[in-house]
Amino acid sequence: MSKLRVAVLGAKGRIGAEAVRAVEAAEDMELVAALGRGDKLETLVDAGAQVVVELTTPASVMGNLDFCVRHGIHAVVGTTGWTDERLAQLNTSLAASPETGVLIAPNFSIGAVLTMKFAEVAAPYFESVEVVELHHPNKVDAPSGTATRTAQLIAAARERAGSAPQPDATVTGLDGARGANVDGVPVHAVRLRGLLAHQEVLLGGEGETLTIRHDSLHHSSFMPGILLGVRRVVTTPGLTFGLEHFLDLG
Ligand SMILES: NC(=O)c1ccc[n+]([C@@H]2O[C@H](COP(=O)([O-])OP(=O)(O)OC[C@H]3O[C@@H](n4cnc5c(N)ncnc54)[C@H](O)[C@@H]3O)[C@@H](O)[C@H]2O)c1
Ligand SMILES: O=C(O)C1=N[C@H](C(=O)O)CCC1
Repeated sequence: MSKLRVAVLGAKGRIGAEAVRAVEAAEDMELVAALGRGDKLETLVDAGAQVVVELTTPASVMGNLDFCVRHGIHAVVGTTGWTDERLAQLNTSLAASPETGVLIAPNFSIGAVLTMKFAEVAAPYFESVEVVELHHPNKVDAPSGTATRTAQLIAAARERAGSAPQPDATVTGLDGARGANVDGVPVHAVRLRGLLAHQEVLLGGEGETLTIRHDSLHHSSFMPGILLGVRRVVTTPGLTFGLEHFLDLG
């Protein structure tokens, strides 16, 4: 069977460099390009890339995906910074290239995907839910894409269940002390040397709390998810948001 022809964008970055090694080590894949900032995107076409793994920056990702979709190259995207407007723009590009697939995963690690699922299930059963994400201090965006998605899933689950608004008597204090408000869920971002990527979902009810915590200790934690995404995206046209859809978690 022929190997999947894969390229990595952001190949010199923290996760991109790990992805280059993972693709090289995968028996069913061939690394055909490893591009960094300033390299020509036409190289992807010349190299015959079937799938691009996009691990750059929120400022670069839209331009890169526009190129890939216009050239019918599937994409597996880990880069953060997704808004409804950006997703709508990407869907418009995909409508003109209906056989192309794009997977955007806020987090490729199985533990983080399960954290999001568990939080979504638990959220309606507790009065209070807050998200704390903790990352290395070189991260450019806050809150993390994972925390934003987690809060959105929690908020949607609570809305579906008809949950009451969360109790919070705060009327005075410093700006930012209660975190960012994502669909009514407070999200707190810690940046600390020594950390990589961590998240806690804190749930509280009468006389009890539940804490769901996940820790990515090395960038290798994201690689099985990226490789799964590469294998699945070639037969999944259109936009898929979240690795859970390729894990059959719903
Ligand atoms: N989804 C996940 O599981 C996951 C996991 C880790 C990181 N991330 C995300 O991936 C992104 C990268 O994270 P990082 O820690 O590796 O950052 P990084 O700064 O170490 O790497 C980004 C790399 O992209 C390069 N780059 C920028 N613009 C480019 C362009 N137009 N073309 C090619 N390369 C370009 C930069 O020069 C840099 O080398 C961030 O958005 C981060 O949040 C996602
Ligand atoms: O290191 C990062 O940057 C990470 N970004 C993603 C996010 O913002 O959720 C995933 C975890 C690591």
